[in-house]
Amino acid sequence: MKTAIEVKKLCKSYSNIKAAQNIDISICFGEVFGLLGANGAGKSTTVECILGTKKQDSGTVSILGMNPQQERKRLFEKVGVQFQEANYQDKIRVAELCKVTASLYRNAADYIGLLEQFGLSDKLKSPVSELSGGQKQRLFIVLSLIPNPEIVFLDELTTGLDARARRDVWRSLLDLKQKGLTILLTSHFMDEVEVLCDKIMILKKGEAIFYGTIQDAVAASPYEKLEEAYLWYTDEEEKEYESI
Ligand SMILES: Nc1ncnc2c1ncn2[C@@H]1O[C@H](COP(=O)(O)OP(=O)(O)OP(=O)(O)O)[C@@H](O)[C@H]1O
Repeated sequence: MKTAIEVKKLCKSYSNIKAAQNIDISICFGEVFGLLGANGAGKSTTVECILGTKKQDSGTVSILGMNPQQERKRLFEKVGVQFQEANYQDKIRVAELCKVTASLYRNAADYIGLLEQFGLSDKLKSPVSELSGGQKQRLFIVLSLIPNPEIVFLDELTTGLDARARRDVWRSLLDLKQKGLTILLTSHFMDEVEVLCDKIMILKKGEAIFYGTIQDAVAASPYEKLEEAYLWYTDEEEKEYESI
C-alpha cells in the first residue's frame, strides 16, 4: 500500500516543554489513523507540524509526497481540515458559507449532498451563528470535506454531538473511507476509535507510548477493552505516585 503521510523523528518543543518527541507515523491511503492522548499530550502540535502550520524543530514530514512547509498551496487543494471554530462573517448562512468555501477549490464537492449526509439539509438558510453546538460541529466536518480531499484531518470530531448524531457521523465517515478517503483524527472517545480507526498512536507528554492496531493495543495491556487499556497506557503517572 502507498503511503499518504510519512512522519519521521518529528520533534517540537516550546521553551522547556517537549510537545512532540521523535514521532514516527506512517499512514497508508484509505487508512483511518487515530492520534490519542490526554489533554496536553501533544496531539495538536503533532497535527500542526504535519499540516505545516507549525514548524518542527527537527524531523521530516511528507504528506501526499509533498513537504507541507514548501508546498502549502498545492497541499490544501487535496487536504481537508476540520476546525473547532471557523472564521466566518457574523450573519452568514449555512449554504452561503459552504458556497464561499467551495469557491476556493478547483474540484469542490457537492456541498448540498454533504449537508444532507451530515443531517443539515434543513439548515441551509439558517445563520451559522444560530446553529446548536452539535450542528456547528457537523458543519465544520462538511466544510473540511468540501475540497474533495484525499486526506482529511478531524479534530475531536464528535465532541458535543448527541448519541444519534455521533453514530450518524461515524456511518458517513466509514462510507467515505470505503470510497478511499484517508483520515487522521484525534479523539478522546474509545468507542469512536474502535469503530473508525485502523491504527492508533497514544501520546503521553509528547512521546508515543503505543503505535499499532487496536487489537495490539489491547493485547499488550492487562485489559480486554480498549477504554481500559487506554487508561492503563495514559495513567501510569498516577500509579507511580500511588506507589511512592
Ligand atoms: N504555543 C504554545 N506555547 C507554549 N506551549 C504550548 C503551545 N502550544 C502547546 N503548548 C504546550 O505543549 C504541550 C502539548 O500541547 P498540545 O496542544 O499539542 O496538546 P493536545 O494533546 O493537543 O491537547 P488537547 O487534548 O488539550 O487539545 C502542552 O503542554 C501545551 O501546554
